[in-house]
Amino acid sequence: LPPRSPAQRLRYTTCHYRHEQRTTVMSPQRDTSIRSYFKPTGAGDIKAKNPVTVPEAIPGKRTTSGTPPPPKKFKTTTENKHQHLDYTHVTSGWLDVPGRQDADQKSLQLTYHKGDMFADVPPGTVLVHACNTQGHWGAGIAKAFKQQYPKAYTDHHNFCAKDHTKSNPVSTGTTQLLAPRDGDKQHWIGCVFTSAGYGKGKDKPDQIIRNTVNSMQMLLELVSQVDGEISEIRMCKINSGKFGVPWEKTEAAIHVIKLKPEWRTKIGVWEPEE
Ligand SMILES: Nc1ncnc2c1ncn2[C@@H]1O[C@H](COP(=O)(O)OP(=O)(O)OC[C@H]2O[C@H](OP(=O)(O)O)[C@H](O)[C@@H]2O)[C@@H](O)[C@H]1O
Repeated sequence: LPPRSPAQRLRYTTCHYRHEQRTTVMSPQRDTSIRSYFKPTGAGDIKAKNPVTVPEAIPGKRTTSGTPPPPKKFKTTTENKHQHLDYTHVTSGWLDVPGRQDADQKSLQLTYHKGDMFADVPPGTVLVHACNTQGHWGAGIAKAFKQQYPKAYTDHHNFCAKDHTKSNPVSTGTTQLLAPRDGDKQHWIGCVFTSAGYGKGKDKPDQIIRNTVNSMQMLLELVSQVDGEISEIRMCKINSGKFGVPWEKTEAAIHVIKLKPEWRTKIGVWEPEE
């Protein structure tokens, strides 16, 4: 019922104001540049599996200035919201664009950054590194991935060494896109399989380059399937360390890739400070 007396009107206005304020104060925490990042596609399902806990304001508690206390941070449970993606998630003919004109197709824009790839990673970032198909993240930046994302590593290893075998290995030139599994970080990991072996058994540089082109295309295709969840793509100078291929060769090969309209157009390349 609409408020009738002045006292009722005042109470109504105050409650309404508090409600409005609570809503508007809390939402900006998620309303960042990656606006659609947490937006569930099937709200019902996501809500059932991943309840979002919105803290209640403590009644009557106010700061000395008379303003309501700042809201607590959102606590979300988003683990296992997405499945990992790999070569089985692309359809046949996924690279064909009907009637495409190569001249119209853009190339990837690489932006360069100095520093640690793992520093200040925004939620929804895809972190990309080159992998062998044996499922070992045993050295170089892969070892750092293993330390920082142990659950992702376990799933990657199982994919390479249990779902596949030595006689039926994962194919090079493909990609595994690992969905977030480690804590609240919400970081995806792009594993581009640019070499079958590692150490002394790594593939020859030309083969690694050919695999890189194919893997990067699959990475972009898989990312496009979860695009609303992704804020940015970061990669290290893949292949240039343990795999021994000069970055300039990989860079040139990546530039040759023609982008499909639904693919991301930018990737940040990170290299450590000297
Ligand atoms: N925090 C950081 N931020 C940004 N950039 C960072 C960084 N830390 C290192 N880098 C740079 O990251 C580039 C790649 O260098 P990496 O040697 O790691 O990788 P890669 O792509 O040549 O080779 C892959 C195989 O190497 C492995 O070891 P194994 O073969 O098993 O022995 C794996 O398991 C794979 O299979 C180099 O430019 C490093 O300066």
